[in-house]
Amino acid sequence: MSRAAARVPVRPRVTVLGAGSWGTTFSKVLADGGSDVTLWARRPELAKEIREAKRNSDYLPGVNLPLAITATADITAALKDAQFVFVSVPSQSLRQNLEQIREIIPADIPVISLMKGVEKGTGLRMSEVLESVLEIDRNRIAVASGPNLALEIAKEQPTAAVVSSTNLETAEAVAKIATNRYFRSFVNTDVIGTEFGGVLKNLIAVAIGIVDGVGYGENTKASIITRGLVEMTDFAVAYGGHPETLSGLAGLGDLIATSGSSLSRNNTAGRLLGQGYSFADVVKSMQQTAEGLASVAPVLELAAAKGVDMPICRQVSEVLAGTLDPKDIAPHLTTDDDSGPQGERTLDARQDHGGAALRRSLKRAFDQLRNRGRSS
Ligand SMILES: NC(=O)c1ccc[n+]([C@@H]2O[C@H](COP(=O)([O-])OP(=O)(O)OC[C@H]3O[C@@H](n4cnc5c(N)ncnc54)[C@H](O)[C@@H]3O)[C@@H](O)[C@H]2O)c1
Ligand SMILES: O=P(O)(O)OC[C@H](O)CO
Repeated sequence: MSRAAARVPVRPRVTVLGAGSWGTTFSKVLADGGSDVTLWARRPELAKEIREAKRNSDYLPGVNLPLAITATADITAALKDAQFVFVSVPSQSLRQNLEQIREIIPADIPVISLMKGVEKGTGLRMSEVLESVLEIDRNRIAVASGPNLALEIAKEQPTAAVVSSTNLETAEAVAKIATNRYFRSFVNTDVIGTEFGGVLKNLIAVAIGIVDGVGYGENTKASIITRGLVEMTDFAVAYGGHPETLSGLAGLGDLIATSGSSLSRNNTAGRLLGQGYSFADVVKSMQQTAEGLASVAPVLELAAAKGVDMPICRQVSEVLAGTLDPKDIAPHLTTDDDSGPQGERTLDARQDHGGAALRRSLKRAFDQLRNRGRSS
């Protein structure tokens, strides 16, 4: 996409697929930013409520939606004439949803993932599923992530996000339309770090919920958040993400929001587990998508493939499997293994290791030059 193509139409026509809490809230963000939005809902009665009453009372009670949003349950009609397509369905159903639209999605327009999960079975990130099923150039794909609890944004509380694409112009075009008086989108080109930040913070938020449900206090939670960020960063860096992305909105920012809020479905699911409910009971009681529950297994498989140790995520999976008592989770969470005291590896330490490595290689080069000078 050329620089000129990054310019966006004055009143873009945008389609959002998925009328759950996030798809509906993001439609409001886009409409309040000046777009005309068509929202696709699976259920015709929900599409009718959004279209006629400008409400989505199941997912966003008490929120009035802008007039610039319309809705339909007809996916072909929803995609007709779209200039941008945003996708916000549960991660595990993305492939099946995309298969319906592969032939009808307009060519050459940006496609943006709003989702925070990894596909079970393939371990693919959502942008990778978009790329492989739709068979589109990755420069057309973007992801949006950050500390974005839907209901707070729907109530117009000031919030920031990050839009990432391998193509900066695509990210900029998307960020431009996803910005309004209460929502600000920044950009980056680290899609891997941005997506994994959103996936991994869900797992850490489940852990926080578990210890909350058990009745542990702030020290435990702060320990998990801090060690959790190290796990998130190790994992993302092993897959090619940039450590600084994990210190930003899509990493630390989202981790704080999700771990601290009772609005978070991942945090809520964890709390129920910590209170002694079984995984099956928790899944049954959740009305909305808690992505962390489905992402634990593929994340641990990906971690094992790169030799990344993720003690917090591993223990979340043991609680889900019923093989670890939730009250036993915290002592393990704060130790990486039982081989004795270890240095606290933080992001700064990682950066310092980078600096130390650079200093060592400069010294080596300098020594070689000096020794060569002596031997001649
Ligand atoms: N809710 C938030 O605060 C929030 C914020 C940022 C990102 N996200 C991410 O957005 C994505 C969507 O989350 P959400 O909160 O809108 O979820 P949700 O459960 O509120 O809504 C999911 C929507 O997808 C639709 N859907 C389409 N195909 C489906 C299928 N086969 N099975 C089930 N549902 C199907 C549902 O009908 C529903 O409208 C998730 O990946 C989530 O992590 C959510
Ligand atoms: O409700 P959760 O746990 O899915 O979290 C929602 C968003 O991802 C927060 O940024």
